[in-house]
Order: sequence, then C-alpha cells, then structure tokens
Amino acid sequence: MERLVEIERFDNEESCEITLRPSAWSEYIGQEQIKKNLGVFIEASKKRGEALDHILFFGPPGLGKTTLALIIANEMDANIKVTAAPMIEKSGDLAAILTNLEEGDILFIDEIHRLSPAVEEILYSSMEDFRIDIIIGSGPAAQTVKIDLPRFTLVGATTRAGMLSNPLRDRFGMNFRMQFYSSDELAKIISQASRKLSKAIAHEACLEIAKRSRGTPRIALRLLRRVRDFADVANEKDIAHSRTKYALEELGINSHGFDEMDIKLLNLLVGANGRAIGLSTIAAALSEDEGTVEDVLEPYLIANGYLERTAKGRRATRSTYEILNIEIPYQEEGGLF
Ligand SMILES: Nc1ncnc2c1ncn2[C@@H]1O[C@H](COP(=O)(O)OP(=O)(O)OP(=O)(O)O)[C@@H](O)[C@H]1O
Repeated sequence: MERLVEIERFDNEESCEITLRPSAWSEYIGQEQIKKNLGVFIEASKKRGEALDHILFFGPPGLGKTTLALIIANEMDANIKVTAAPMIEKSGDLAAILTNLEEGDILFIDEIHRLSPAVEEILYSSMEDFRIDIIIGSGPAAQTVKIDLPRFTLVGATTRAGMLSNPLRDRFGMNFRMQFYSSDELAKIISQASRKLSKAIAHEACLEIAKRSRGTPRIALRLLRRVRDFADVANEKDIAHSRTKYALEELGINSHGFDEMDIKLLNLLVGANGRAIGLSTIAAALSEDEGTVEDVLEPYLIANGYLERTAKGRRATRSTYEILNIEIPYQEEGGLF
C-alpha cells in the first residue's frame, strides 16, 4: 500500500492506532447499513471487473472513515493512495497525483471540503470522464493538453458535507453518513483492540470506557491506552473494572462522556435562559474556531438531544437542564419546552 502523504494525525501515539486499525470487514464493528451497501457495490463491481464508483463518507472525526477506505481497498485488491485536501495546494499537485494512478487504484482524499476551487475544477473532469485538461503556458500562446486517466475510484471524506460544492457532491456515486457508535459497539471495539495490545480487559471495563467515549472509536481507543497505562503502572496483568473507573476519574472524564469543552458549551447554553446563542458567540466564548464547534463539538450533543440548532442559533434542551441538574427557567407561556 502506497501512502502519498502521511496524514498529519499519524503522530507517535496515533501510529499505535494504525496497528489497531481493522483491515477486514469482520473487524470493523458497527455502521451496519454502510457495510451492507458497500458489500453489495464491491461485489457487483468485482463481478463486472470494473472500478468501484466514487464514494463520499461524511460525519464527525474519528468515526472510521479512513479505516473504511482502507478496508475497501483491501476488499477490491486495489492500491490505495492516501492524501488530504490541504496537501493539494495547486492544480498541478492534483494532476501529478492523478497521472500517477493505475487502473483500479483508490485515491483517498481526507477533508475534501477544503480543496480550492481551481483544484476542484480538475477533479470534476477526472471523476466523470477520467480525463484532465491541463493548460500549458499563458496568454494567446496557452495550449490545452488533454490527458487520459486510468479508471480509478475516488474516496472522499469530510466532516462537513454542507461545505462541498454541488458539482463535486453530485459526482460521487455513493454518499454515506457515518453514525455515532452505541456503547455496545464501542465496547466490542475496545475489547478487540485490547486483544491486539495483548492486555486482557474485563467486559464491564470495556463498557465503562465505551460510555465515556462520545460515541467515537478514536476516543475509545485513546482512553483504552490511558487506562492501560494506569494498569501497567499498578503492575496489573489485566484491566479490571475498578482500575478503569479510577483511571477515568483521574483523567477527569465525565460519566456521560462529556469532556471539558462539552460542559463549557452546555453551561453556556443553559446560562442563556432559554434564548438561542449564535455560533460566533459560542466559538468566541470557548476560544475555538466555528468549524471545530460545528464539526467536533456539536454533532454528538445534537445526536443525544442536548443541543438544538434553530434559525436564531443554538439552544439548550430540556435534557441539557436535566443532565446538568439545573432547574428549567420558568416562562409565562408555560415553560421553555
Ligand atoms: N468501526 C470500527 N471498528 C473498529 N475500529 C474502528 C472503527 N472505526 C474506527 N476505528 C478505529 O478508530 C480509529 C479512528 O478511525 P479513522 O481514522 O478511520 O477515523 P476517521 O473518521 O477517518 O477520522 P478523521 O475524520 O479524523 O480522519 C482507527 O484507528 C480505528 O482503529
């Protein structure tokens, strides 16, 4: 497998994740509907001996988009080239990548919503006609050279499907929205990963970590490694439930899986006494950029009913008050909700 660009997040700790990364369907837990559909499309294109249609995965970070792309390549017996949109600055960069592809190759572009319009333009014809037009020179002497490309499959991943231009979105034959994982699914992922790490873990300990992982495998695996550190330092062969609870308390992980940022955001919302707060105000109050609030913080809270997006901004829900143990403010029309 060739890697065009090492994705930035594969730092030392995450490189451990690569070994934990499933390489086959059997190890990829959850996302059942996506797996089912992809299985059909992969089998059909293999039967016809054709490259797979272009695929778009969207959803919050850490839910397994990259992993799915790698499994698809495995299933298709295809080479995969992995890159991320910020690494493709000029149209020439993309042209170089595309012209180096071979028949049936998979090109994975992470954060695809961040491609510049000029680069996107090149992608259109390459996805649709497997051809690119390159302009050589400038002014009246400029010439267009057409280059045929092999039939490849583009797998795009994005945390913000809404930011993708319509022409680009329309060129994907399959769009899949990634779902947050249930605690049971995350517990299976944790248990599978701890087997790979050769460290046995109690089932209740898996569930304890799962409940506090914001429905996200990447967070679950990170917590597993931290809990393992606590067990190793205490010279414990296996990871017990009590050690897990202790470690998670020490790490300051809330029992609902909220982290410090979630709590700050929820407190901000209930502090508004039922009024909606604009995204830019929230971002400024949390010292985060709006993209992070929208892509990373909000989706989990919305999915679990703790935050509502309205035309006027973001609002707390009844559950927000309940979970924070705060009395719901009274309004004359009979309450807020
Ligand atoms: N369904 C799953 N089953 C088992 N492990 C998983 C699953 N999904 C993700 N993982 C694990 O979680 C880690 C994060 O997944 P991955 O890097 O694929 O997420 P991503 O959605 O591509 O994230 P980003 O959007 O930040 O690029 C992987 O290293 C993998 O080990």
